[in-house]
Amino acid sequence: MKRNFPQDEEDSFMTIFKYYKSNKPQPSLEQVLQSECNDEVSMMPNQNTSEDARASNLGLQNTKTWKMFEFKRHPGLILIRDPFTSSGQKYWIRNCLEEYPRKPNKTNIDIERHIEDWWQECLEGNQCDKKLQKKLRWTTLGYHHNWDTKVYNEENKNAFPSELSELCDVVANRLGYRDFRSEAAIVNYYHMGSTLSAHIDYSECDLEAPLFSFSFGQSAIFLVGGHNKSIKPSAILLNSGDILVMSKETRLCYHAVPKILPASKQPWNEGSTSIIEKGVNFKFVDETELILGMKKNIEDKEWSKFNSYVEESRININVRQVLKQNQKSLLDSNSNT
Ligand SMILES: O=C(O)CCC(=O)C(=O)O
Ligand SMILES: [Fe+2]
Repeated sequence: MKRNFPQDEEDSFMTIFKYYKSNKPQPSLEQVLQSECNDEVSMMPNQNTSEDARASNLGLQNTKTWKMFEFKRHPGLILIRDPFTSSGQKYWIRNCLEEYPRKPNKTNIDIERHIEDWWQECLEGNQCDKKLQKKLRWTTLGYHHNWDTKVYNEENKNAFPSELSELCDVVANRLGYRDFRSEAAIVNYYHMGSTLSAHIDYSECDLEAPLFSFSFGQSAIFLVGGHNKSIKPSAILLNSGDILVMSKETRLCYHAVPKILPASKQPWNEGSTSIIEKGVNFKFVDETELILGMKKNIEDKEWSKFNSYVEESRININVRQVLKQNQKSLLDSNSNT
């Protein structure tokens, strides 16, 4: 049954959010942008692109073959449709579960209890602790996002994962951003029924730098609107492996996740495997460590536990540059310029 959107000029964003969040009745997906064959998007050209030799070892397909789209209604909003290989998706899913929630990184569970290694703790004993698994909602990396004040602090940061810096550097370079620096990330963990309400990410000093958002596991309806909530948002379906880039005008637009949807495919289990090459020049990551991490998944011995998690959940990695180009730290006087 088709429903019409109620007309609410005050907060169109909230109206659409509630529409897609609803379970009874279920929303129609008719207006959700799901395929590239529509006149709302323009395909970005691939010519004049040179191949990035780092891609394969990072679980990405050849950078020359990526399918990239820009949304006409949202200048600077770019979608790269699943540029990962299946072993690449497994590698990043595994990092989000096994590596990133580990101390000294911060998680939402910290206020309740100290857990040194959340993934290990979930697997202690004979049975997987599903309750503890579902408790994890976010992990922060690099400069830790302060959920109360929304202000980053020089004292509240840890090392940013070098492989994630490298991944973002490849994506940024592919889009022509040569100086992007990965300095803060939120990893969001969603289960069926989880939502993320409308917000703008404005805490970073450099708001000209793009924001990179990677989705894995189950799918999501992503809403993106304008600089205030009276602007009606567009709904986009994000699937496992998709990279959404919020840049230019769209960097400071309201966005939200009203619904998690069951994935129609499992691209992390189907498709090509990364070919591992030795002797590639990396900017941030140690080649031996990266190769070891990638090989673990190709050998496939321990994958089933991670697979059970992503069969029921969605993971989103949201990476930002915090400092301005000429700024060395938050204490640097250039922070006010
Ligand atoms: O889950 C997503 O796709 C968006 C997450 C987000 O907007 C955020 O972490 O700021
Ligand atoms: Fe956000």
